[in-house]
Amino acid sequence: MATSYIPVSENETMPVSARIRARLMASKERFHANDNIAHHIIPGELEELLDEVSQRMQGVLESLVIDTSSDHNTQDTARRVAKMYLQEVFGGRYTPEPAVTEFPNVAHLNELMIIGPVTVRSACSHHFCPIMGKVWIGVMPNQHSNLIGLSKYARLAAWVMNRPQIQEEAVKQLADLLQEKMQPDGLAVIMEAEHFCMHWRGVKDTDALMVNSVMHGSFLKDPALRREFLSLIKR
Ligand SMILES: Nc1nc2c(ncn2[C@@H]2O[C@H](COP(=O)(O)OP(=O)(O)OP(=O)(O)O)[C@@H](O)[C@H]2O)c(=O)[nH]1
Repeated sequence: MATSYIPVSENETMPVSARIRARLMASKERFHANDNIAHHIIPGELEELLDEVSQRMQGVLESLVIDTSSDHNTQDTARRVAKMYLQEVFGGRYTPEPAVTEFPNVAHLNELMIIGPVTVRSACSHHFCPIMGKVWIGVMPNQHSNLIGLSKYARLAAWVMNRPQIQEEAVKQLADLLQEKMQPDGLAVIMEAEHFCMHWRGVKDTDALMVNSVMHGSFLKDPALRREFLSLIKR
């Protein structure tokens, strides 16, 4: 949903990022790295943002003292990186939530469903290094829960993960989104991932993984359900 007003503090001469930021600030909305800001972007502005990020990225390459005019390998790097951030790896900040068809639970299913492993890719907010991992989702529906198509778990996970993230917050965001959509009795999300900020740089530990989970409702209250879920996922 695009915003229908232009705040007084915003004008055409401002860079597009400043205009979007002015709208976010006027609406007192958070715009952290892992927040979605699509509803404050007016049609056409993403193209303008691509030009702006390309220019700024070109400045970064120049500050890194790379001769992008004679180095054939880096001539288009600034635009490639800008495109990669805005349209791919951080696309979950700038695009609206994917359409998710919801079906009523006509058969009143109330048995454990498990989806996974769903492959997820993200990047850490601290160094913008890749996070590569897997997610498992457990759902305990009730007769009032909405059911969603299988592929939609992966689409929603990608939408949340395609932002600069920390794993703990990414899992919570995904769990909250699924909880809101499905209103199940219980919901469990487990993520296991490797962090390239630890592999490629820094401590250069090649084996460490991070595993974390969020449990809601019956997964919290019922140890037998939690055990069943944990025993059925093949990590
Ligand atoms: N809790 C958490 N930490 C993360 C995640 N991804 C990366 N990190 C860590 O974030 C920390 C950032 O630490 P800083 O001390 O600010 O940065 P740094 O000096 O580059 O630290 P080193 O990585 O130890 O070299 C590092 O310890 C990363 O391993 C994540 O998803 N969750």
